[in-house]
Amino acid sequence: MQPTAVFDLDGTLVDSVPDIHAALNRLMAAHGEPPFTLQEVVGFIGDGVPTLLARAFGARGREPDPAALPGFLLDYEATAAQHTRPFEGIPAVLEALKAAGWRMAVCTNKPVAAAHVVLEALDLSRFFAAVGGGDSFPVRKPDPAHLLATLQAAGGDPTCAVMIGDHHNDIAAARGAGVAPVFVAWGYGPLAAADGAPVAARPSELPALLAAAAGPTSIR
Ligand SMILES: O=C(O)COP(=O)(O)O
Ligand SMILES: [Mg+2]
Repeated sequence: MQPTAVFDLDGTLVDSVPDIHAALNRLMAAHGEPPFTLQEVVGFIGDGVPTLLARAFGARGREPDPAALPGFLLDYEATAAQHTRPFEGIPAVLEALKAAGWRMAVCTNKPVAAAHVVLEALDLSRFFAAVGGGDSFPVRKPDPAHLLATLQAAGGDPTCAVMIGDHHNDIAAARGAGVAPVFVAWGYGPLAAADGAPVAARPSELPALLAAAAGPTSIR
C-alpha cells in the first residue's frame, strides 16, 4: 500500500511566524495596542487564527473582537509569503519522499486560503495531493477528524500514514486517528510536546523516521 505523509505547515514545513507577527502587530496597532515580540507570537500559534486573535487580545487584557477576524485574514492572505520560507532542507526532503513513492498532504490549522498562498508562493503545492486547513472541515487539530478528512481527500489510508508536526495538537490528532506521529524539533512547540513520539532533529532525518514509523510494509 502506498504510504501517506501528512505534514503540518506552520513550524514544520515553513517558518511563517515573521509574516504572522507582522500582520498581528498591524491589527494591534489598529486597536491602539503595543506590538508583540516574535517570541510572544510563537506562543500564540498552533490552534488557528480565531484562537491566535483571542490570545493576542487576551494578552492585552481585552475581549477578542470578532469583527477583527475578516480584516486580519485579508491582510494576512495578502502578505503571508513576504518573509515566510521553507525550513532549510525541506524542499529536498519533499523531493526525496516523492521519489521514494510517498503520497503527501498538508493538515494545518492555518486557514486553507492562506495555506494555499504560502504553498504556491514557495513552490511547494506540487508535492501535495490535498491541503486540509483549519477552516476546511467542521473541526481542526487536535480533533483526529481533521487528519482523517485530510487523508481521505488525499486518497490515503490511516493504517499506512504518518503525521509530522511541531505541536502537541499534531501528535494528539495523529494518535486519535490511529496514525503514527513524528515530532519535529525545529518548529514552534517545546520538545515536551513530542510526548514520546519519535523526534526529527533536522529535516534530513525525516525519510528514515517516516519509513520506520509507517511500518515495514511501506519500506522500499
Ligand atoms: O495556524 C496555526 O495556528 C497553526 O498552523 P499549523 O497547524 O500549520 O501549525
Ligand atoms: Mg505547526
